[in-house]
Amino acid sequence: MTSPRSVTAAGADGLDAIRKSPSEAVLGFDFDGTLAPIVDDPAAARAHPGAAPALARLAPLVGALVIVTGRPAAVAVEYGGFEDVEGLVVLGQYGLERWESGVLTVPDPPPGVAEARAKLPGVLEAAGAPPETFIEDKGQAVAVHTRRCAEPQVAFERLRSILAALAERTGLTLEPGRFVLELRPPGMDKGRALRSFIADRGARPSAVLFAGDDLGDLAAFDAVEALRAEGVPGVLVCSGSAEVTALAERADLVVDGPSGVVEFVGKLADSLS
Ligand SMILES: O=P(O)(O)OC[C@H]1O[C@H](O[C@H]2O[C@H](CO)[C@@H](O)[C@H](O)[C@H]2O)[C@H](O)[C@@H](O)[C@@H]1O
Repeated sequence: MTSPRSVTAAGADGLDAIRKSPSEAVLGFDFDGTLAPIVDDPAAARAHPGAAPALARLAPLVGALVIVTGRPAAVAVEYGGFEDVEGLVVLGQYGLERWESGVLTVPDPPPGVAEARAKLPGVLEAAGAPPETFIEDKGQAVAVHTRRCAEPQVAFERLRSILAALAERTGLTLEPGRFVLELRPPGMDKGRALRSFIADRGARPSAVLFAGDDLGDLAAFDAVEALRAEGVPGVLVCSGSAEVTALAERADLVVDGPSGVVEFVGKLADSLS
């Protein structure tokens, strides 16, 4: 297990509670940047090779194991190699989609997504977006990536308010991430997804853990902290990176990117076996 010196007191309590009653604990993980290393091309992202085996070891030892991701659920399952991880649930598109035991539930996207999709190329051109800017169409959402631009942060900042205005005009919400600006349906986020997943299970968890790396994961951190305030021990794990520091500032422990997360999961599984 990660050195106790680097774990906050609340995090140590949460880890103790998981070890005491693992079969009632709920453990959640983000995908990109947490289980999968960040790469330039979103379609080339794949989970760390140790991720699926480590999750497969952990799943039967805990009450619930859930991935909460901005990716479409089926994409996360494919890119993660998670098809055979028994008991794993994947909540995609910030909680709008659900995959469990090979069954995928996907709602119809709101009309604003089609409108944003149609308008985006013109909006990007009018904004003078660099040619390396590209659109990822996720069905329920459209994401504009600037990672491949010569100055990704400059391009990101230039587009941010313009895409916020487009989101407002189309009834969507703007979700900023690691050199990505997503226009997605409002009303759901990773915190609501996690809370609703826990509520649907019916039983109060013995403990809850969430591991993430990006701004979209802060809502899940909020949910864990709200549960703590209700008396449920919680653990906030940050998959550390130089690109985002907001999670490290709030986390109980910071590990070294996806390889650190995989090592953490493996050691947690060891301690529960
Ligand atoms: O909630 P997540 O699982 O973290 O997904 C968030 C977004 O991740 C993806 O973009 C990020 O990863 C890409 C691949 O490493 C990288 O190129 C990009 O810069 C990152 O922002 C994904 O493409 C989005 O659809 C997800 O919503």
